[in-house]
Amino acid sequence: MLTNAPDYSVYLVTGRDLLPSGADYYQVIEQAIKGGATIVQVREKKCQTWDFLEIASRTKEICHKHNVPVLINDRVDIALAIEADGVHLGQEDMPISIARKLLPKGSIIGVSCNSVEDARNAVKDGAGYVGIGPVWFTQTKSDLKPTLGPRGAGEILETLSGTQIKAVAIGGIKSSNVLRLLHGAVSTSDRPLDGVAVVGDIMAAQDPFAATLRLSECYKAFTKSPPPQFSLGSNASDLSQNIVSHAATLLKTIREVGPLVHQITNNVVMNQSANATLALGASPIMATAVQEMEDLSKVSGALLINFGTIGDKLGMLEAGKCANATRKPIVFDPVAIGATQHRRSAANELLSAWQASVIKGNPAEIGALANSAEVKTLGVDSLGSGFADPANLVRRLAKKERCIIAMTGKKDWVSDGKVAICINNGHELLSKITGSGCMVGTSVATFCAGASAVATSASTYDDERVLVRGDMLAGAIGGILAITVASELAASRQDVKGTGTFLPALIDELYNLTPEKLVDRAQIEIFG
Ligand SMILES: Cc1ncc(COP(=O)(O)OP(=O)(O)O)c(N)n1
Ligand SMILES: Cc1nc(C(=O)O)sc1CCOP(=O)(O)O
Repeated sequence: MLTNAPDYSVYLVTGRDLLPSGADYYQVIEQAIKGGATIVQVREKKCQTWDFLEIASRTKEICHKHNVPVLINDRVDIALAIEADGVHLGQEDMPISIARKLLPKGSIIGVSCNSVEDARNAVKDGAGYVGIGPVWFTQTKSDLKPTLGPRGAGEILETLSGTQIKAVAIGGIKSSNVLRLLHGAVSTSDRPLDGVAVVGDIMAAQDPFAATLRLSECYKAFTKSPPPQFSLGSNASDLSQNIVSHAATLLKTIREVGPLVHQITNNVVMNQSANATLALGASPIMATAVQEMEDLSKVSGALLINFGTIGDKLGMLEAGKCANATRKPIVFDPVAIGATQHRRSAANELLSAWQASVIKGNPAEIGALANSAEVKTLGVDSLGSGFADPANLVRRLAKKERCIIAMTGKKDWVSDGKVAICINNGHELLSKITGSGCMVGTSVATFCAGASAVATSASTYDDERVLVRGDMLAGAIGGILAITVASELAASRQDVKGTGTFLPALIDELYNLTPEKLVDRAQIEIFG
C-alpha cells in the first residue's frame, strides 16, 4: 500500500469499452498517468471475476510503478485479493462500515453522492472521499441519477465544510467544461473540489496522455491560488475611493473600442435595447441561431442573455458555453423566473451549462434565485416593499452563484459576494415605460464589454483559470449608473411631458452621457 496522502485532482475511472479501436488498455492507463492522472479506479461492469482480478492486478502494477494509488469499483473482494489501496462504493453497494471491517487499516473508501443527504451520511459513516455526480449527462453510466450541474455539486460540497472528507465530481466532465465546473462548485468558505473524476474524456481519447494533461493543467491553474473572483480589489475602503470613477472610465473605453454586444433578448424590448447599445457607443447584434454562436463569441465583447420569452433556449445554451470558452462576460437577466416552473428549470439548465459573470434582476427575480419568498412576483413585476436586508441577500447570492448580483429597483443593489453597493440614482418614469429593466441589462453587458476590453489589452488575466476577463463589479455598476443617471437627466428636460417623450429623451441622454456626468451624479453607498 502507498503511504502518501492520496491526490484526487485528476481521478481516472477506467472504462475499457470506450477505448478507440486498436488501443491497448494498459498503455492507455500508463499514458494517462504520465499525462497527470493522480489516482485510478478500476471499474469493470461486465467481466467475470477471474478477468476482473487479472485486469485489476495488472492495473495496480502500472499504478504503483508510478506511485499512483489504485481503487476498485464496487468489489471489496477484488480489492482485498489484489491488495488495492481502497474501494469506491455506490449507494447500493456494501455499506462503508462493513467494507471498513473487511479492508486493511488505512484503506481508502469513497462513496457516490447525488444529494446533500447522501453526503451527510458519508460524513457520518466516515468516508475518505465522496464522488459527487453526475454533474452532467453522460452515456458512460447506464443507471444515471439526476444531473446536479456545477451549482448542485457545490451545494453537496458545502455539506462537507469542517470535515476532512475529500470531494471529487464525476459525470460528463471534459477538458472543455472542467473550468466551468471548478468555478461553479466552490463552497461558500472558498473550498474548491479536490479533484475531477473522468472516464470518457481520457479512455476514449486518441491521445490519452494529451487528454489527461489538459485536465491536469486546468485543475492546477484553477487551484494554484484561491479561486478567482469576478471583480478586482473589492474591499470597502478600496472601492469607496475608486469604484465610481473606474466604472465611469469604462464609458470612455466603450466609445473608443465600440465593442460588439451580442444580445439574445425578448421581442418586446429588442429595438430599444439595440438603440440604447448604440447610444452608449457600442454595436448591438441580436442573434439567436445555435450555428452562429461560436463565430459570434470570437468577435463580441459581451453576451446578454435575457430570458424574456424563452424561445431560444438552445441558442442561449450554446452562446453561453462559447462565451465562457472565449472568456467573454455573460450578463444573465432571468426575467420572471419566479412566475413559472418552466422558467425556473430553464434558468437552472442555463446556469448549469455556463457561468454567468453578472446576474441582473428585479427583487422578485433575485429572490426566486435565492430561494426567498420575501418578495412576491406578478408576471414580470415584483410586489411589495422589497427585502428587509437587501445588502445581505445580494451578498449571499453572489457568493453562492459565484458572480456579480445586480438587483434593480427603487434602489439598486450590487454585490460581488464581499461588498454590497447601493445605488441611489434613477427616476420614477423608468418604472412607467416598458423594458427599462431589460435596458439596464443591455447597459450592464455593454459596460462589462468595456471592462473586458480594458483587461484584454492590459493582459491582466490568466486565461487558464478564469472564465471572464475584466472587473465585472465595475461593469455592473457602470451599466446601472448609465441608465439611472440618464433617466434623471431625461426626466428634468423641458421637452419631456410624460412617458412617451421620456423614452427618446432617455436614449438622447445616454448618447450625450460622459464619464464626468456619471461621477458628478452618482449616489452610492458601500456596505463592507
Ligand atoms: C469517483 C466516483 N464517483 C462515483 C462513482 C459511481 O459509483 P457507483 O454509484 O457505484 O456507480 P458505478 O460506478 O458502480 O456504476 C464512481 N464509480 N467513481
Ligand atoms: C462512473 C460514473 N459515476 C457517475 C455518478 O454520477 O456517480 S457518472 C459516471 C460516469 C462518468 O463517465 P464520463 O466521465 O465518461 O462522463
